[in-house]
Amino acid sequence: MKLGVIADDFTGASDIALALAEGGMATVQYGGLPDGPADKDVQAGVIALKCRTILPKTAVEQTCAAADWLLAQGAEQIIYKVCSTFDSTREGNIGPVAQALAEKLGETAVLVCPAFPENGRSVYQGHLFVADTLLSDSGMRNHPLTPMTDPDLRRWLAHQTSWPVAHLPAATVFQGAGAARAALATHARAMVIGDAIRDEDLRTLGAAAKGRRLLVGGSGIALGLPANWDIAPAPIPWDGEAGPGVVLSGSCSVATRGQVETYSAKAATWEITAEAAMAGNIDIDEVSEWVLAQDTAPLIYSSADPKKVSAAQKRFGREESAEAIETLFARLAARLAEKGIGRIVTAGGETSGAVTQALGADRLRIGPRIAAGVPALRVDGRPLVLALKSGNFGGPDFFAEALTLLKG
Ligand SMILES: Nc1ncnc2c1ncn2[C@@H]1O[C@H](COP(=O)(O)OP(=O)(O)O)[C@@H](O)[C@H]1O
Ligand SMILES: O=C(O)[C@@H](O)C(=O)COP(=O)(O)O
Repeated sequence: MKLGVIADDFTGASDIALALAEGGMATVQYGGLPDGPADKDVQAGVIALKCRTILPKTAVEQTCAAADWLLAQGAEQIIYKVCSTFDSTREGNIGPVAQALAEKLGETAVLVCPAFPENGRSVYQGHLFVADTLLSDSGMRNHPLTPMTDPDLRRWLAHQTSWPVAHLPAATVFQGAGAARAALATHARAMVIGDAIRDEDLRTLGAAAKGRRLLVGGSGIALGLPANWDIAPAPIPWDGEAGPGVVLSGSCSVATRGQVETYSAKAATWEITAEAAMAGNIDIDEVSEWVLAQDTAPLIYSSADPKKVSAAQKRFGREESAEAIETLFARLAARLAEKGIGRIVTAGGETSGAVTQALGADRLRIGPRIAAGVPALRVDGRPLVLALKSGNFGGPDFFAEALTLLKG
């Protein structure tokens, strides 16, 4: 293994795994810490954790254990993959984890860059933009778990780490990899927010990071890395799965709610409310039978607008309502897989984590892209294929597109 990635959620893991696979690296996504060694042919190992919103201390323990495993497989460089919208709270978990990993790996300048231009995320003057708005003016200000209210990454990260936070400005990045490398080398101990507004800038940062032990970023940070090992882009082979499909959507993002609306015109739907999930009176057998009775892959969703989400959170608690809904999706997915569902599309990072864990999908082979940042995935050795869609990714018709591509 050359490159080791620790992703703070499962959709994020498949997002960066796609970038690396498209870059030509033999890439495998692991669901949690693997219990044995990696296959010899794996060049990039991506460990998906579900540690974005857990206690910082637990996130540090889990990521350090993941780093130990990746290093033991020979990884020369570690990436901590975070969300391209920098999803975190004032307490973490990006800062605490990045600091712990830097101290473990002996890194002095940790390049931090969540930019993902293809999906509209750019970093300029240390500020994160979503398309043409500042992060704090985007739908991310209403995120159920990590509302993002400050677009200045330097200020936000400084709340989360005792390390100094520095800035690698666009003016330097535009001068090329040599200038960016030299700028990084001036720091004896810093988290360095890198500006990047185009893929080209991310390739420059990737080249500048050659030989560094730790990087923190979105999937864009991976664009320039395969070339550091002289690996060139290659097509990704894919055999799909013809079995029945289902869409499980727990994301409340603007993009996902649009996708739910579009797909509702094409297939049967079942809404899970926070009230029903908390009351615990949803019968998994009944919902599974209903899914299997449909001719077109149906959609089960809890995706709701910010008003509904905030009312549920006030009534039941933020973590409690999230946990109840995630658990329901997880139990449902496990039951459906038992009953022969072959294609599962999930929307939402936390939701995808809960579902993938319940499916026991601990090794995923990376297929071709369905949309920017979302690959088709095959559960290794099983007749089951998945798409784990980040809340904000994909066009309006993503669900239908994903189900079609997963078929092969
Ligand atoms: N109707 C709802 N009310 C309250 N919380 C919800 C509702 N629907 C989903 N959630 C929770 O919101 C969180 C959404 O996060 P996630 O699945 O990561 O989506 P995203 O990718 O958009 O961040 C999950 O924990 C989910 O269980
Ligand atoms: O970087 C990204 O935006 C994604 O890979 C990602 O991590 C998204 O997380 P969710 O929105 O929670 O799915």
